[in-house]
Formats: sequence, structure tokens, C-alpha cells
Amino acid sequence: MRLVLATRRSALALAQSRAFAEHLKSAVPSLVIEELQVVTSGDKTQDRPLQDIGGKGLFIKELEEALLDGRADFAVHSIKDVPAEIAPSLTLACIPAREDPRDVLVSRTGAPLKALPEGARVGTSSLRRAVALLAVRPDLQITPLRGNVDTRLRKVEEGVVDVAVLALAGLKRLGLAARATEILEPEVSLPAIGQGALGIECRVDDARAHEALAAVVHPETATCVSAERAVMAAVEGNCRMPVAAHAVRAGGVLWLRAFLAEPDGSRMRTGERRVPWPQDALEAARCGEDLGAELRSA
Ligand SMILES: NCc1[nH]cc(CCC(=O)O)c1CC(=O)O
Repeated sequence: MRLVLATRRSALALAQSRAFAEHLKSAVPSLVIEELQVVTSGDKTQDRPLQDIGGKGLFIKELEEALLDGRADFAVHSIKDVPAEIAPSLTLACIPAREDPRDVLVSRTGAPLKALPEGARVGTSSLRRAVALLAVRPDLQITPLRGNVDTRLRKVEEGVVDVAVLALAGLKRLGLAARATEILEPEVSLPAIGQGALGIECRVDDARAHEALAAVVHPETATCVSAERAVMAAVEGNCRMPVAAHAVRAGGVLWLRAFLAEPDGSRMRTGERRVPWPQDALEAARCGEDLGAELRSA
């Protein structure tokens, strides 16, 4: 069987798409995977904060078009970039095992968060990361920092910022984990919804793709991501609201933590749920919906 994989062209997108393709091929040896590289709207506007560009799904729209017009059979996304609602004839058929979901600091001097000098410039365009770090270190100066992982690392080296906040998963996939100077535990920086996980999207009615992708579904990750994404849907999360949700399996329990704040970082409210491990993704989603509704109305 032959399937065409659609991917963005950034170094990170190619690394994770190719690693996923290898993983899928080892699970389904008869599979031949071809790669289709697609440029998305999100890739064309590296210099502006995403929340100013507006619009959801900036990193997936053109990939979805390739699926809809049959140029590709499945698309590999960082599920963090996939909005709550996707095109009706498309589905997230597969969530494979998650990479480390934590954020990290890359600081030029190597100083950890606690030891950064007063007023240090922290590069991040993520409202979630800004809110989390300012809660611990209100003196820090948050500076917008977008672009691919290598661009952001370079801005630290050049001294444009003193420190950048990145996803450890992205660094690991690029073989750059050694650049992290501090891992931020979820207690300090609660990961983004779906961080570290991939989402594989295909046509609802494509039985061949579904059958192949089923071989690499990771049920535990899928359950956690389902709970996290339900928080996003319930708070009607858009890029202007700092929002985080992170679920883990702790023995027989799903432990879901989340926060929501106003766009200016004020009124940060946090919440959590510990429920018996859900039977399926739907039950996990109900838990996330419930927590999201609580945060929204708080
Ligand atoms: N915001 C962009 C983005 N989307 C996905 C990742 C990599 C981490 C992941 O796969 O969740 C990154 C980079 C980052 O946040 O540093």
C-alpha cells in the first residue's frame, strides 16, 4: 500500500514527519510512504505575533487542502497547532506516543529561572509562557520571539534576548536537547494543550489510511490529549487567551491541570481534576469540558 504524507517544510516539521513515517513503516512493513511538502500561511509570516495575524489553524490550512483534494492521504501536525474544530470531512485518526511535554529555558549564560538577573529579557510569543513565568518572576521583561527553533536559538546567542522558552519536544526532535539549560516542571510552566504530541489527520472516509494509522495509535496519549483539547474547546480558546491544559496518567487516575487568564495576563485562574482513568476519549473529553467550563465562568 502507498500513502502520501503531507508535511510542513520547517526543519522540525520534516524531522517529526520523517520519524513518524519510519515508526509507521516499522508497524506496517508493506507500506510505502511518499512525502509531500506544503508551505502554510503560518510559515509565511514569521515576523509577526500569531495572535496579531489572527485566524485559527494557520499551520494546518494548506495541509488540509492537500488532503481534501487528494494530493495527500494523511498530514502530520504538532497537535498543539491544530484548532479545536477541523474540516468536517477530515479527522484526527491517530495520536501517537507523546514526546516530553515540558517547556525549557535556553539561557545564554546558563542561569536558571531563579538566578536570572533582574529585568532579564525573556523571548517568547506565547501568552501562556509569559503568564507562567511572570507569576514566578514578575520583574522579567517579556519580548516577542517567533520563528523556527533555530531562529529562536540564534536570537539567544546574538543577545537579542537573554533567554528563550521552547518546547523540549521540538529540541529533542531536532537533536538539540543539549541546548536546554533548564527544564521547567509543569508546576512552573504548565505545558500547552497537546504539547509534545503529534496529531495525524486524514479523510474520514479513507479506510486505507485509517487501517494503517491504527497501528501506531497510543491510547494513553490519545486520552490525555482528548481531555486537554476539550478544555480548549470549552474555553473557546483562541490565540489571544493564555490557556494551558496538561493531563497525565497517575496509576489508575487521569490528572488534568489547567489555567486560563485574560489576554493581558490578569485574572489567572487554575483548576484540576482527578478522575478514574476514562474508558475512552469521549469520557476524557467530558472531564476536560467540565474543567474548561469551570475556568471560563470563574
Ligand atoms: N509553537 C510552535 C510549536 N509547535 C510545536 C512545537 C514543538 C513542540 C510540540 O511538538 O508540541 C513548537 C515549538 C515550540 O513551542 O517551542
